[in-house]
Amino acid sequence: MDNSNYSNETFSSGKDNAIDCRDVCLKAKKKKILDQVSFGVPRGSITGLLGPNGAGKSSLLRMIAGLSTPDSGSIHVLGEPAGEAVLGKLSLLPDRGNLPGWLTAGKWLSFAQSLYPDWNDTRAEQLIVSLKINLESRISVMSRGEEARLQLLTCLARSAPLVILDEPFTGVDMISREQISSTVVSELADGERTFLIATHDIREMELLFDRLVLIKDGQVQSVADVEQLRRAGKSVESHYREVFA
Ligand SMILES: Nc1ncnc2c1ncn2[C@@H]1O[C@H](COP(=O)(O)OP(=O)(O)OP(=O)(O)O)[C@@H](O)[C@H]1O
Repeated sequence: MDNSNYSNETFSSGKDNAIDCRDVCLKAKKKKILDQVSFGVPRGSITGLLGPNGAGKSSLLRMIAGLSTPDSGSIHVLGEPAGEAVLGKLSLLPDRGNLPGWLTAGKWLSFAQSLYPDWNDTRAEQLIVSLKINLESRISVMSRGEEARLQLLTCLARSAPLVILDEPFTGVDMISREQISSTVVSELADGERTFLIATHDIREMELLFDRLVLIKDGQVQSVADVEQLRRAGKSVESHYREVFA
């Protein structure tokens, strides 16, 4: 297990971090969901939040996005405490989102455009093509993968400096996943925006991540720099297996 970055980087460079979690604890029904979770996500990075089912990834992302609060510990997002003040600066793809089923994709996107001040029309047009969105389709009759692509578009068409994606590939077929990961996300990763992505699709994201946070049973198991892993002859997948096998 490579914890070499954990003790130093994660705690010392707060102002360079888009996200700072310190000693975050969360319980639900007396069960510990997150236990003393501390890590930093450097600005401009594409950080993967990886771990087995039930590790606590979605619970953590919801708190970073300000949708729930920790029982103890602190979370800072872009220099401010997580919560209302930073809602407009982050774009979240939730693990279980509900889009209004009675709308067509086109009507939904018009609504989203009016909802989000940072909506980028040009990028939305490009994403409609690359994600193959049928604007005439009613959301209620979309397949899981079609709805997932529309949700992803809604998230990526915004210019928010922090993008949080919780399982962006759920229900998305293999070719679409590869397209999404290799073109869309890498296009947007201009070094200015920060991505935090929870996913089980490690192979598709292998080349995109520059940082990893590995979590299991509510505890951080490893924080690693992908370049350092590669220099040590490891891949994201091999590191994951090493930590969790
Ligand atoms: N409101 C809640 N009440 C009780 N238990 C909860 C609640 N929310 C989450 N949990 C539990 O907390 C644990 C972590 O859940 P979470 O959804 O954060 O994990 P995850 O890493 O995102 O999992 P997956 O990869 O399967 O999506 C799970 O055991 C889940 O059952």
